[in-house]
Parts: sequence; structure tokens; C-alpha cells
Amino acid sequence: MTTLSAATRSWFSLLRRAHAYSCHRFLPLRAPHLHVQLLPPAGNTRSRAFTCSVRSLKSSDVFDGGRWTGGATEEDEEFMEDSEVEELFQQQVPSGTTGWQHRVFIVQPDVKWGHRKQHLTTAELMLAEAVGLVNTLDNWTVVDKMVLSTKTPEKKKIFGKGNFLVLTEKIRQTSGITAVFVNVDRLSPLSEREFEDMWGVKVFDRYSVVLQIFRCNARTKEAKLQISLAEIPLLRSRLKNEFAHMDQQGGGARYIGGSGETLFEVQQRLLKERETKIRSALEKLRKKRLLLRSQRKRSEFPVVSVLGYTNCGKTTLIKALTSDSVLQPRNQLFATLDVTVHAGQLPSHMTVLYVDTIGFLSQLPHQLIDSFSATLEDIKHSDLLIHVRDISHPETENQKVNVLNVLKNLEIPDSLMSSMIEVHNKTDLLDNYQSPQVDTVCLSVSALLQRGLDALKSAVEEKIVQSTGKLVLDVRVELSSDQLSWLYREATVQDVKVNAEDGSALVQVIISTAAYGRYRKLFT
Ligand SMILES: Nc1nc2c(ncn2[C@@H]2O[C@H](COP(=O)(O)OP(=O)(O)OP(=O)(O)O)[C@@H](O)[C@H]2O)c(=O)[nH]1
Ligand SMILES: [Mg+2]
Repeated sequence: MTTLSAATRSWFSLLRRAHAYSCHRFLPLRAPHLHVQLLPPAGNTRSRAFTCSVRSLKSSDVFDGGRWTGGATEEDEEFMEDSEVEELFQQQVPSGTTGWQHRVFIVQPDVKWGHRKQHLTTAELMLAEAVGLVNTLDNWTVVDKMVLSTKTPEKKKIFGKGNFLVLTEKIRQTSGITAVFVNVDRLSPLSEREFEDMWGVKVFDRYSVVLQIFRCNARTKEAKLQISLAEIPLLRSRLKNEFAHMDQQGGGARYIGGSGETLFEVQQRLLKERETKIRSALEKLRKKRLLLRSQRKRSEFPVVSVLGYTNCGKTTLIKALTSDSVLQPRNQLFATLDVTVHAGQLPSHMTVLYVDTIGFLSQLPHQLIDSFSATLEDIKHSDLLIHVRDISHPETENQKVNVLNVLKNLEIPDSLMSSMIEVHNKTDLLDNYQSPQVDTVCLSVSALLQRGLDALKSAVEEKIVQSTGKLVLDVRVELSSDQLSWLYREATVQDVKVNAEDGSALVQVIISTAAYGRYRKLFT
């Protein structure tokens, strides 16, 4: 049994008062995380003794007909203390300066030809994104930037000898630099050390910059643990680097006081233990997610995952669709790191749960995506996907390809992929925006100006009805029987038209095929 929070208690007291005036319909509440339904008692629809069913959409808690269940699960009790998570989350990879301040020089490698050349983007656009990433971090500023051609961005020697000298000269001549950001997925430990030795400042790659951003935005235990896990490969590289350096000076391979382990081996073992601890905590969270998912399924609320490239407007769109004031869209890359669920209503009053997800980024190293796989796993189990695109962005096509590639790697079921709705957002920023052809599953909106939302809600409803196999039916019920209360319990009642003369009602209902089968068995 869970203790109710003060806020939830006050909602219940409000509800109790609402009973006095209750109607047998969904109450339109201003607490979007609570799903409230007043169920008429069996047999007598005029009675005021309604049963109250409240489901908290934010957590695993389910309050049903006076009983509050769920909430404190075994996983909660066994799960790590906050202080333990904080300890694991403490910065392990040094950021190079105190107070996290950096004056950054950005180098963008440019592959001009060959199979490694990127065709959907340009070095300038990639550089612009790198500037965006740096500016996302408080106290980090871009001092200067440079595009430099290369044939082998993934090799240890990224730049040819001549270009490397030009770059080194430029970095040395620019005053006040505290870090260099080389915009490649991952630098090899060797290159990182070579660059740092040569330039005398901290060197970052895309992986380490994105991790810094994640660090700043992490709020929940899960996000913090996932980031700590994603940091392990960086710690391993650093360890290798340090010991390669010590070896050169003849000190790395010494055994420690009869333990039979060298210092390097001890450090490696500690890192392994750290990784195992984080993985097992994340596994517990994964199980908890499974539990949450099965509870969501049992509550029969369809789940709609909203995904897309970072900063495309996912959070803004969900806020517009649900009016959930908890949501805080920000003009920042990776503002959302934690999956949150928000209830919204479709035109027929059907409640759906919108899942806000972490944004995608091109060339994000696999290890980083893997660390967030538990979070992304939710996407697979949705009833519908909405792919939001910032259609005003110069790289919108490239972003779409990236998102679709990540989805491919996540092995999303074909049926979910084929029913996915593509939403073109930020259309207000384009003067000559042409809506896509009607035969494609594309809809245009401006989440910020709340344009195009009705059409989107209707499309969501249509797809949900298809994907969940639900039926929208008009059913005639006898008010003196249990039929209406049964429908309230087992399905979504959208509308009730009472015929006072013959004591019947025409009920519009959204109902699963299985539930309708049970209804017919019971009542016809
Ligand atoms: N002009 C305009 N701006 C928008 C629109 N939708 C979102 N934005 C802005 O785009 C920025 C990012 O919005 P978010 O909703 O936080 O984007 P997100 O996709 O959730 O971003 P991450 O969580 O960081 O991946 C914010 O400054 C929003 O105000 C739109 O329709 N028009
Ligand atoms: Mg967001």
C-alpha cells in the first residue's frame, strides 16, 4: 500500500465533493496525471453512490474503487539509495578546468570525396551543429572554429601531416583556448593523448561533449545511472592512456604489495566492478519498467511514443496535445533525458498516454545509445509512434534518415513502423511551406502556435483504433440492467443518450474485440 501524497489527497477530497454533483462521465480534471472515472453502480444509474476509479498516469500507482495498489514494489525497496546513485554519478572523467568553464576551439573534419563522404549534409552544417552542442553547455563558449579536410576521420591519424601542422599553428595562435572539440564520433585514446600533448589543452570528441550535456540535464536515478554507464568506455580509454604513459617511464607494470596484481589490473578490476554495479541497478529498473508497462497495458490506455531528432519540438508538441504544465520545452539539445508519460484526450474522449522520449543525434556512438536502451525500449511497446520533424531545419532530411536508422537498430516491429505518423513541426518558421501530399502519413503542425493539432488528434485516434483492434460502436443498453456500468468498467464510454420513455440509452463506446465478445456473452 502506498501513502498518498498531499497533492493527491487534496485531489481525492475534491473528488469526494465532486461526487455530490457527479455525472456518470469522465471528469475533465486539471490534474493531467490523474485519470478519473466515476463508475455508476450496478443496476441503479440514478443512485449517487458512484464508485470512483482514479489511475495515476505518472507512476505505477493505481487507485481503483477505493483501493490504492501498486507503487511500492519490491524493486523500489531493493533499489539503490539516492546517495549511492549520486556517488556513482560523481564526475569521473575530468572536464579539464574547474567550474566546468571552457573556451572551445572546434575542428570539423571534412571528407571531400570517397565512400566516407556524407551526402545529406555538409561540413558547414555539421560544424553548425557542433557549435549548437557547445552552446548548450552553460559556461562553455566557442572561441574559434575551423573546417579541415581529411580522408580518414575514423583512423588514429585523422589529419594528414601538413593539415595537422596548420591546425596546431592555428590553435597555438588563438589566445585563451582551454579545450579543443574535434567533431568525430570517438577519438582513439592514442589520438586524444597525442592532441592533448601537442596542444596543451583538454580535447573532446562528440561522445564526451554529448556526455557533458547529458550530465547537466540528468534528473532521475535512471538517467544518472545510464550516463555513468556511458562514461565507462571513456574511463577505460583514459586508464589505457595513463598507463601507456607510465609504461614509457617504466612504472606501470609493477605489482602492488604481494597482491599479484599490477596497479593497472587493480584499476581495471575496480572499473569492471563499477560497471557491474551500474548494470545490475539498471537491470532492476528495466524490470520495473516492464511492470509499469504491463500495468499501463492492463489499464488499457493506448500508448503513443513521440520521438525525433533532438530539439525538433517533441516536448512542445506533447504539451500542446495534453496541456500538461509540468512539461518544460527548452531551446536546448537533449533537454529531455527521462522518459515521461502524459495523458491526453482524443476527439472521442479516449485517453491516450503520450511518451516523451530522449532526442536522437546523428553519429551518436552506439555505446551511448546502448546505455539508454532501457529508455528507448519503451518505444517498441507502444501502440503508435509519432515521428516529429523540425521541418524548418536546414538538415531536416538528414535528421530524418538518422532517426529512421536508429529505429532500425532498435528493431521496432514492422507494424509499428508502417503505422508511424510523421509530423512536420515548426511550419510557422517557413514562409512557403507546402503541405505534404495527402496520400502520405504526414501532418503539418506548429506545436508552438498550436496549429494543426485537431487533425493530428484525429489521425492518432484513427491509427490507435486500427492498431489496438478496438471497435467504435453504438450499443443500446437497458438502464435497469448492469450493461452500462459494465461498459464503464471494461471500455471507454464516449457518449450516452438516454431515452427516458423506454428506460434505455444509446451508448457510444470504444471497446476491444475481446471485451465486446465478453459483453455479448453476458448480455445478449
Ligand atoms: N517556432 C517554433 N518553435 C518551436 C515549435 N515547436 C517547438 N519549438 C521550439 O523548439 C525548441 C525545442 O523544443 P522542445 O519541445 O524542447 O524540443 P524537444 O524535441 O523536446 O528537444 P529535446 O528534448 O532536447 O530533444 C523550443 O525553444 C521550442 O519553443 C514550433 O512549432 N515553432
Ligand atoms: Mg524534449
